[in-house]
Amino acid sequence: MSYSIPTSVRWSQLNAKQQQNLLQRPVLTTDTRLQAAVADILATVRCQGDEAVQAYSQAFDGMPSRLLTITADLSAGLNAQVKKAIDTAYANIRRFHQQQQPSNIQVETSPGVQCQLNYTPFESVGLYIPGGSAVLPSTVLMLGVPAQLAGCQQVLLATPPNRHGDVSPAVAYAAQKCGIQQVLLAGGAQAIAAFAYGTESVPAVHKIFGPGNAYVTAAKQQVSQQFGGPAFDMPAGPSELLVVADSSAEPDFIAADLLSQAEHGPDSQVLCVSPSRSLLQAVEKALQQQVTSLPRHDIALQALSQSRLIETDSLAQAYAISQNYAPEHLSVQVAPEREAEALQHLTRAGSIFVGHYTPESGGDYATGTNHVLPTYGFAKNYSSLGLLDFYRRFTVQRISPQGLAELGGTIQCLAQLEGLEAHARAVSLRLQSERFRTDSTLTGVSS
Ligand SMILES: NC(=O)c1ccc[n+]([C@@H]2O[C@H](COP(=O)([O-])OP(=O)(O)OC[C@H]3O[C@@H](n4cnc5c(N)ncnc54)[C@H](O)[C@@H]3O)[C@@H](O)[C@H]2O)c1
Ligand SMILES: N[C@H](CO)Cc1c[nH]c[nH+]1
Ligand SMILES: [Zn+2]
Repeated sequence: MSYSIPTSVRWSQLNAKQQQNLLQRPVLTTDTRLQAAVADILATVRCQGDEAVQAYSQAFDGMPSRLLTITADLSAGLNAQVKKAIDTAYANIRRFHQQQQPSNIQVETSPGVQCQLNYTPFESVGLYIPGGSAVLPSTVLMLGVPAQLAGCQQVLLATPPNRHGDVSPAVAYAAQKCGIQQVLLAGGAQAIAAFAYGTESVPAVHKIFGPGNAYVTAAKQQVSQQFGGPAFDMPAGPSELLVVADSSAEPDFIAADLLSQAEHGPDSQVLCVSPSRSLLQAVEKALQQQVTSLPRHDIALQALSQSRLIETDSLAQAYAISQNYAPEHLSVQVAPEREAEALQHLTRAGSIFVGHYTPESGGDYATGTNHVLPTYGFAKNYSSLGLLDFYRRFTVQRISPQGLAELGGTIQCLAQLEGLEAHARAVSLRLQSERFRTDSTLTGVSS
């Protein structure tokens, strides 16, 4: 089958329906057959535990799942250069996430009324590392570093087995750096089910993290909607990149970035939006030249066939399209003097890459930002992954006798307004109590 490189289309010449179609994502997790297949896998694992996880792994990945303890032997063969690259990426990701440490706050909202906001790490988390189409040790770092920094006690990793039926040495090395001790060699919805419900060998977790294909994303969404189910990070599926460019941009750089996300999977989608027709034509040509020499050109070409080059009337229109699409990755390739203004308009994206020397792959691996990002347009309502996602947040309050004497009237008034007399009495009973009289005399409250 032959796939085509996109040619540019003029946005203002399309009607509303055509514009909407142009920005449609190729794979949707709402597909009813996919949702039903995932529901079936989840229900079976819930009933049959390890046996079902093993059977699904055999069916989809050609071998039964197993739980492995991570030891230094697993990464023994890894060469020094790769270890050094993983070490550097680890250090940068750690540096950026370390600065995100939340601090508890305490506020006296009115005299004698103390309110706290406290953070505590999730005790048990499940990290999913995709493995169907590529082995991704970088994703181990993106999930493992914040879990380690937050101090989650039990961190379990799941990933499909590699070609040799094993965990890849680079994944094992990255996991070890993050202090992860166990890996479940299983992928897809069955791995998510094991995290959500627990099995004989896998403990259930409080929150599930990690990107994945449509099966993984649908499974995360379904288990989290079930009563008592775990939380999940975000819908993070097939990779996306939207480039906003003006005539100052370098077409070869843009094409290279577009291909970097197109090569992830046939369901990836990349877009370049620009008011410059000649730039778009040059990008198209550069895509044609560069794609053929890529080892994964088949995959990239499939992704390109559902990708877009869009000519706009102005940069402002390009910003509006980007805001509407809400891409996972957004690259801003405009003249340096326009960057600040562009960033004021561009707020709906998982992660933004600014400037001619900022390849998108920088954020995928080593700048320090997190590459686990919302896709499918969910950048409108979900955020990029950060350290805070690994914490549970709760509040604490304490009211002194003086505080209750002052705030009690407000509480009672609002309770009565809502017709909730028991709420009001919880205050009046205290204020009229012997204990209150004694305590307020001791603390000098005047009634
Ligand atoms: N958004 C992000 O932050 C981010 C980061 C890295 C990767 N990604 C994306 O994650 C995705 C990874 O997908 P992948 O497929 O390579 O790996 P994956 O690990 O997500 O999926 C592989 C698993 O899917 C299951 N599966 C395959 N076919 C199935 C079927 N017919 N029925 C039921 N289950 C089936 C198998 O169990 C297999 O183990 C890519 O689209 C990539 O672009 C996203
Ligand atoms: N671009 C991917 C997120 O969409 C992350 C990744 C991992 N390895 C390379 N890239
Ligand atoms: Zn990538």
